[in-house]
Amino acid sequence: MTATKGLEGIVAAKSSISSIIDGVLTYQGINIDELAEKATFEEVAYLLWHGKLPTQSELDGLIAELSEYAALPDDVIAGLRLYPKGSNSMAALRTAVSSLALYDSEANDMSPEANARKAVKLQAQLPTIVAAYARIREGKEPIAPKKGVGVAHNFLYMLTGEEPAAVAIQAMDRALVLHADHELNASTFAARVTVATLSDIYSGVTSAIGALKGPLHGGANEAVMVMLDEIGSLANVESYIQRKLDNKEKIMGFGHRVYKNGDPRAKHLMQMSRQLGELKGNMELYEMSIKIEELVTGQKGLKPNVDFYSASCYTMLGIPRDLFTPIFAISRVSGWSAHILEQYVDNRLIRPRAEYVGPVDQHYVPISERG
Ligand SMILES: CC(=O)SCCNC(=O)CCNC(=O)[C@H](O)C(C)(C)COP(=O)(O)OP(=O)(O)OC[C@H]1O[C@@H](n2cnc3c(N)ncnc32)[C@H](O)[C@@H]1OP(=O)(O)O
Ligand SMILES: O=C([O-])CC(=O)C(=O)O
Repeated sequence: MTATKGLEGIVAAKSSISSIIDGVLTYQGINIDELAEKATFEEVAYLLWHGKLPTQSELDGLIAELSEYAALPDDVIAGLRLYPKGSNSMAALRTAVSSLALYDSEANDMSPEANARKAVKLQAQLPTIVAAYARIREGKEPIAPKKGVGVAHNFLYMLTGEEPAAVAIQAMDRALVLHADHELNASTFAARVTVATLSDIYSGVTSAIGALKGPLHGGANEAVMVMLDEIGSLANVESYIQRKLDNKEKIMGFGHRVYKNGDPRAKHLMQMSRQLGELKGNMELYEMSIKIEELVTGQKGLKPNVDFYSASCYTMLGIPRDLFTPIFAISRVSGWSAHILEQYVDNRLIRPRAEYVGPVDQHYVPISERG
């Protein structure tokens, strides 16, 4: 038995939700470029869960259901108020999502109907948690969700308490579309491993949030913004990046396990970054990002991934950098839950083997004789 480090190239599940074939990403066979241009996030969530785009009445039904479930149980809000000041926002999200199960009377109902409903509930409640926690930690009151609007609109509204500009809603919605699913990425795999024991959907999504938090995965978008803040201005880009490359440090937001010729989502976020810069009349973050790409791609051949340009986009939307990864989760919960439902339909425990490389033929040594 020989282990493949990081399971690179191992095909570990059959799935009909999204595919990456020859560098092309599709959701249910529809190219991400088409979805990014034409679809709303709610249409995409429906597509991932049901395998087809919704009719108008199905879409209206989903938006109504999301509205119905978006408010949080009072005890979950009370819990958010108790978290220590300065808690990591992904740790807070992970804890709050885990606690949702305690207040859902059907949390352990494993019928397909209950599981499908819980997918919608989680999709509805994650944005409310992220926005509520962001306000509570600043000493502000959470804002109740708005009825009848999409996830992007509602999230921006609950975060700021103000009616968001159409352009901000559109940019956020597109970002959500682009992040919704991605085949067997680490957090989705974590979700599938968890529920393959026939554990509940809340456990699966809690595992996934834990996996997304890391800087090699979803946490990279926040790390990109930390880097942009450290660089500070266009004039400093070259020396900063060169120093990192010379020290063989990783540049966050670059490289990908599957895409070796570029992540198809990055170009959309790059365009959004440029447009948001033009709208704000401040192109510095966009220009810094372009310069970083030139240097990193030029010297290392590494291309930006989905996390790279999303950092400048979210900043230009006025979002604090430690909410970037929670926003990724707000979108990806659609994909996680679709994969969880798919796993339940044709389940088998996921339990690979390890290649043992430890000592052999050892014996128990009494504690008094141990050196
Ligand atoms: C939503 C997402 O999860 S997208 C990914 C988000 N993560 C990041 O942006 C973090 C930065 N990128 C990385 O760490 C990696 O590219 C990963 C984790 C995304 C993919 O990693 P892997 O396929 O395991 O590649 P691995 O980390 O083994 O790197 C292979 C080589 O490329 C180098 N490399 C990979 N990414 C980078 C990078 N961002 N900057 C500099 N060098 C890099 C590695 O140092 C390694 O070089 P070596 O062979 O000389 O040691
Ligand atoms: O697929 C991956 O390994 C990471 C990624 O891009 C994602 O989850 O969107």
